[in-house]
Amino acid sequence: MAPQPLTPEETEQALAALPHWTTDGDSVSRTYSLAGHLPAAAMAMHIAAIQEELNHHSDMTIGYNKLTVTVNTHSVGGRITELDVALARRIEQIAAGHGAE
Ligand SMILES: C[C@H](O)[C@H](O)[C@H]1CNC2=NC(N)=NC(=O)C2=N1
Repeated sequence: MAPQPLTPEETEQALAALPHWTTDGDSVSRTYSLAGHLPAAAMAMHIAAIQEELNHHSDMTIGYNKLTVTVNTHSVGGRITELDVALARRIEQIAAGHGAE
């Protein structure tokens, strides 16, 4: 069953527990700073594995040492759902291990 889009209030409540994650209303996003380019690429690969496990995929952008993750739920027309929040939580759980700030 398709997940229901979160209300703005539900989104804000979810983000309150996700430091530095932001929303533009239609997606949630976080930019991490890593120690360098390869650490950024390594974290992106780790996130990709989590996304395959969850079958839920973000758009990732790698700069020199920056990794930006932006996600919403395609199956409900590009809105924010609990699936996006769940992915953000999983990414936050691995960030410290990558030295991401
Ligand atoms: C067919 C496949 O299961 C679907 O396209 C999955 C894959 N990954 C996904 N990722 C995101 N962000 N939203 C989706 O609705 C979604 N659906």
